[in-house]
Amino acid sequence: MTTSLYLYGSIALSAYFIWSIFRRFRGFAGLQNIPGPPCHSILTGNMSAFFDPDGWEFQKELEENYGQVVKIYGPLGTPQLFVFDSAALHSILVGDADAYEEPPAYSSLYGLLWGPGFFSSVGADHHRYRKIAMPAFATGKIRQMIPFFYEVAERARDGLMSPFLADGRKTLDLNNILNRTSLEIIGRAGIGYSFDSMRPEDTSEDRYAVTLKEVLPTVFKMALFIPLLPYLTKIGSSAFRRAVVGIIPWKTLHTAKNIVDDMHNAALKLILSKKAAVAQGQLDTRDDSKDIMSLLLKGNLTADEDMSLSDEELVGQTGMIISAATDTTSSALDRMFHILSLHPEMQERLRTEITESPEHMDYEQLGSLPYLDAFVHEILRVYPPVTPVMHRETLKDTILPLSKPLNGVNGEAITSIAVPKGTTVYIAISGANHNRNVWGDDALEFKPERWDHGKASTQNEKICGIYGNMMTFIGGERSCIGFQFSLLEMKVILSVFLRRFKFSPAKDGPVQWKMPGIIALPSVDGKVQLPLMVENMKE
Ligand code: HEM
Repeated sequence: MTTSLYLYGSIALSAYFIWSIFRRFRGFAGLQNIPGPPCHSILTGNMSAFFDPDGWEFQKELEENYGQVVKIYGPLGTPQLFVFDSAALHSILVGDADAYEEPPAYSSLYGLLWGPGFFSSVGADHHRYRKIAMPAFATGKIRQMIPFFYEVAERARDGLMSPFLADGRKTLDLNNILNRTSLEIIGRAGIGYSFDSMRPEDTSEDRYAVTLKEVLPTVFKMALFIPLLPYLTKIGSSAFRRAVVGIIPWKTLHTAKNIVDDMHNAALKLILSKKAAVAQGQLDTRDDSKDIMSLLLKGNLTADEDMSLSDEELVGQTGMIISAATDTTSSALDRMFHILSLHPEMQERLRTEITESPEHMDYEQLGSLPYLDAFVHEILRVYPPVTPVMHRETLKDTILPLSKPLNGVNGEAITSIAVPKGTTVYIAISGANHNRNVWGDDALEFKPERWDHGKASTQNEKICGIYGNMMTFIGGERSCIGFQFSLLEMKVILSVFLRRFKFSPAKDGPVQWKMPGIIALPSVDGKVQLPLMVENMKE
């Protein structure tokens, strides 16, 4: 009797499983006519090549060989779309944005790591987070943060670089220096906190800073389980799940739990002390009242009850803002100094422009240096730091419009694509930034000269990106809220460092760019680093 129950149960489960797969694939049949590379593996599709840390070639193949929408294969050969057609991107991010959402696996992951906030929310909640935070990121507020940027950049110059250049020149790891500088800037200007990351030796004992560095490496060790998170996080209560995690004999899982607890406690402590200061009216008179979190807290106090954020939500926002700000900006800065070290003529032109300008510039002055502005634009266009995993999932069947017909596999022109519910859609940031239909035939060339007052001379098609007609900070309701902060921060660091130091390639090398996760990073001999020869021009 028991055996038959097991047998019937297994047959029913298998039938359900096969039916689910069949139903899924029948839904995706309409995508078969979209051109793309062959499926590399029945189990992993094209995912190994797509997410390979050296996957640049595969991405380039997708950008160059098929069309502006490319079909690739996900796990178990499920069709997915890699999109850089400008009309299609507009539809995904703006026009038909309600039909697309952050995949549940990633919102669950971010929710577990940081709590409720931008990256773990969708729909009305996400809209609420954005509405409360927006005023703190307004141009008028960000321009007041420029003195913080100078203060930290100069401390990096005097603490992390000059002391090592007593003999005039030395090889320094710019990745380490720029990462610590970005962290301290978001600490000071973002949350009014010092991570203590400006000491000459990397001896920061700050628990918050140490924990932040451990987050992504720990998560990537558990990457295989990310797709299961939406299901696992629904089992029992949070206390029950924590108890289960406690008894599972897996060190990485325990490390992850400790990291999450440490980040949560540090952010909560900060929020509570700031809330107390705001309530006592102290914060307005203190210098750090200009930081994003203080502004957000003050906005929160006056917000309608249904809009205001709870302490847990403020904790979530804090972690997410720090993590969104640090590695992205330092990756872009890494790329800038690497490119400048390889192109002395660009470096010299930039230095001349900077040294002819005031040592401390305000918002208008920083925006008025034409070559600095053009260089920053072109780096962010050609080498976007976040790539290639910006993705969305369709919440319902929908139609993707195209700006230019695609040649279907059957040879017929495709003018729009019927995309079934549950399809993974990649926003191909670099594909859009390198698209010849937008940037002209020299799209792949690094040419700061193409920019004039924030406009590129060769473009003839519009992209819905929030900045410079590019996709680097994407566009629409989930676009980067901190792009102005980041642009000013980068310009200040470039001007402080270039005024004093000269950068050239080090003997160690060559520097290779990898994509170990969401963000591009420089690496030498398999280690994340950017060794550059730095010369102190003042000595
Ligand atoms: C070069 C530097 C940066 C790049 C390339 C960048 C890029 C991006 C991208 C592509 C997104 C969209 C993520 C998604 O849709 O899942 C995003 C979102 C976000 N970024 Fe940035 N970012 C940068 C710097 C910053 C800085 C400095 C801050 C804060 C001070 C920041 C705060 C955020 C936040 C809070 C979001 C979430 C917005 C939302 O969901 O509504 N970012 N960023």
